[in-house]
Amino acid sequence: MFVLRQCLTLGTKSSIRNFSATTNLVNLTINEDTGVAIMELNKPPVNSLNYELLEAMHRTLVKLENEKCPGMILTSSSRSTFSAGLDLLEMYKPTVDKARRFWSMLQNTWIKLYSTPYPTVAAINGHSPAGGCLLAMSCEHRIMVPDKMIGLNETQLGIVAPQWFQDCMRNIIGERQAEKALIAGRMFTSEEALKIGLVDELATDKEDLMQKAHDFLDEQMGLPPLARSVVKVGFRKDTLSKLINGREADIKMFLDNVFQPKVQESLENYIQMLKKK
Ligand SMILES: CCCCCCCC/C=C\C/C=C/C(=O)SCCNC(=O)CCNC(=O)[C@H](O)C(C)(C)COP(=O)(O)OP(=O)(O)OC[C@H]1O[C@@H](n2cnc3c(N)ncnc32)[C@H](O)[C@@H]1OP(=O)(O)O
Repeated sequence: MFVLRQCLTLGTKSSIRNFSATTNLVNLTINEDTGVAIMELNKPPVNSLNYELLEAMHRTLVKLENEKCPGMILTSSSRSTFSAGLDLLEMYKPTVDKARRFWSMLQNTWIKLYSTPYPTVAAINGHSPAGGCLLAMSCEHRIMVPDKMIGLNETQLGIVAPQWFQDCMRNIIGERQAEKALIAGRMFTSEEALKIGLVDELATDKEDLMQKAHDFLDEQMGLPPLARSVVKVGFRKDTLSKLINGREADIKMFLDNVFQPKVQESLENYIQMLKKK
């Protein structure tokens, strides 16, 4: 049984709900019996990842870790979209300070999500391009509803998926498939994503999606947690260390590229195209 309570301060595990009380961008629900957390992204219409949403996610992840969360499901409150990826408006004509702050928060959030000691599962209930795909790939297991799209489509936008986005994909689908997908900026249907291993399971609908996510966590939570987490972090440490030891260089790469006139032009055209749809 889910017990939901309003939380205005950083309280105890049983008092968490709408943990991001000031913004409400992340709905957090904790099952009082099992401790399983459902982190639902709630930035309509498409959960584009701006600074505020990333910061709310980061705070939630810190809290879950501090409270020894046994398992977490990442999903979305949108009916069409898991996450539309990075908020294009954060990258279009920003100030240097704003761009730096944004990228640094993206790094913080990814490092936390990718390295959780507890099991994580992405319940992908909608489209998941670019940064949305990164979030899904950062969980340990991915389950997706049919007839949606997922992938790192950056190339098609005239931008480049950063190295750690690329590494995440390579770690899941292997060198050859990742190279092909990244060069083309390919978006996969749910069914294609299952075929190449980008997602692990398909679900028939939202109810089935959540059931399958809970089944995955039940299985994982039956394993000795310390041994489980040591193996997980062992597998992920090279990818993590590359970014952790190169954070400043990665920010510099972002700043150097995002202000390029060609990149700004691509972003402008893409934003216009989305608005006209
Ligand atoms: C070594 C060189 C390295 C170079 C590095 C350079 C920098 C690279 C940096 C970062 C990598 C980038 C990562 C990203 O994540 S970029 C974002 C990519 N995202 C997308 O391509 C998705 C775009 N959106 C869509 O395709 C669709 O919106 C959808 C499929 C997700 C949902 O479709 P639908 O339900 O039909 O919704 P709408 O299209 O109608 O959109 C609603 C509304 O939302 C706005 N919107 C959509 N996506 C975004 C977004 N990512 N950011 C901001 N706003 C978004 C859309 O414009 C609509 O707005 P409205 O008209 O005002 O309502």
